[in-house]
Amino acid sequence: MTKTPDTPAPCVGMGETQHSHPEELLSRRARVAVPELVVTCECEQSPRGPCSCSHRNPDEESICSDSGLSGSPASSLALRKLSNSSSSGLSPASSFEECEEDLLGYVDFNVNQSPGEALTTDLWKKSKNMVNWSPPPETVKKRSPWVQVVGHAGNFQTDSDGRLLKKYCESEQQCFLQLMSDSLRPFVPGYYGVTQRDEQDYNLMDDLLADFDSPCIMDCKMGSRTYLEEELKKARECPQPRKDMYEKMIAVDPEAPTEEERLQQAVLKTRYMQWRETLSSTATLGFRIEGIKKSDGTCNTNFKRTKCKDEVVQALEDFVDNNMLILRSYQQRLQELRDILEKSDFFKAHEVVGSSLLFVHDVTGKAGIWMIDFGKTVPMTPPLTLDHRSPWLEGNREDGYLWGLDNFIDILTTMLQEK
Ligand SMILES: Nc1ncnc2c1ncn2[C@@H]1O[C@H](COP(=O)(O)OP(=O)(O)OP(=O)(O)O)[C@@H](O)[C@H]1O
Ligand SMILES: O=P(O)(O)O[C@@H]1[C@H](O)[C@H](O)[C@@H](OP(=O)(O)O)[C@H](OP(=O)(O)O)[C@H]1O
Repeated sequence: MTKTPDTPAPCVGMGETQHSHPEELLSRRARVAVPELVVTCECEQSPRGPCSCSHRNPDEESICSDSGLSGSPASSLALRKLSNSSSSGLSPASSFEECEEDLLGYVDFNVNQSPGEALTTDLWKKSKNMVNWSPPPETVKKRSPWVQVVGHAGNFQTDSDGRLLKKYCESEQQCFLQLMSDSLRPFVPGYYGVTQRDEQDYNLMDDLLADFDSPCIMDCKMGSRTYLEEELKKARECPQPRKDMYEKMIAVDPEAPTEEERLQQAVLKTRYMQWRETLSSTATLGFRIEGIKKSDGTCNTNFKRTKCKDEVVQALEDFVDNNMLILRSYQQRLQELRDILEKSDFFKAHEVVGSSLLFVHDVTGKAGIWMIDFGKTVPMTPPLTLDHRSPWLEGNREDGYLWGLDNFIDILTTMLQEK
């Protein structure tokens, strides 16, 4: 996919892949095909692969990005076609409506497994005793297909169980494991360990969209810095200018590269990330809108230049469709999040970079906000902690997360007062 700026694109909906691995059957909570239960499975988790934070081909583009496709309501049709047209990787099976065999041939399996519970042999035994249990029909809910708003293409898979598989990244796994017993637990997706599909390891987590009906989704990247101090160090020690980032840069602003970068037709990643920060509201407000997907299927990731407060306000108004009740829910949820963050042991002890807040609401008025993407969230060396508000000076590892959250809450509060 080639990105072209200034054009909204449809998000990609994604169904589940085939469930052929025994260990995967064990790691999924609910619907397991009855005939497959005769298989004597090992229930060990898959071997941990190397951290796949750098799994992405630099030339791969984001899913719902400024790809040049139309952002009109008709794009939801394109979205459906995309889902339907694929085989295992992009099957439409995440929608119950479209996968009747899931309803008929599957029974609820590890129904008692809770987020963070280890996938042990005991659990397998417990589960074996439950194979004859069938969910009452009224518990089966229709779900909208999962959609990815921004982020690395090809990073995610879904299962029919309201869960998401994200390509395995060790640091993200470590965060999830700690978050499951932190006060932040209500603000992150439930985590269920590592699973394997087609020889690829994945972190298994809740799909936060599962309980929404045609949700509106917004991804906001939090913090005043989007790259790790470690990345800066590496860039100095071993500079690796990137052509793909040069291309992305000139697509937005042909004047942005320096003379040297122009000659090389390449830029360092940290330079590109810094440029993105100052072009958007990251540097001035401590957060930026990455993408918005509306309930009509339209998706916009053209926020690279959304920088000043007024522009952010305009995008937020559009996102909530001027619904002040939704806006109020979001403001309250952010205030709750701030209260918890200020007390969280996990948060104090981690540099949180490149993490997003996922805003989700639907026509019923339900609204939620969760923290996602912990691929670049790294522990501080004890006893060092962060306050997440102090300005960043190289070496202090401050990320500006709470500063950004303060600004976000202030903006929502002002919007509510002015209505
Ligand atoms: N638990 C979740 N439930 C529902 N949707 C999710 C969840 N996690 C991620 N997403 C969707 O996937 C998108 C990308 O998520 P995430 O930021 O974790 O991916 P990434 O590839 O690591 O992104 P980045 O490019 O910022 O590193 C989000 O914008 C959101 O649309
Ligand atoms: O939004 P853009 O302009 O497309 O830029 C990408 C974005 O900043 C991602 O957060 C980053 O991944 P990480 O956060 O994981 O570093 C990615 O780096 P990458 O190409 O090295 O994956 C960038 O290309």
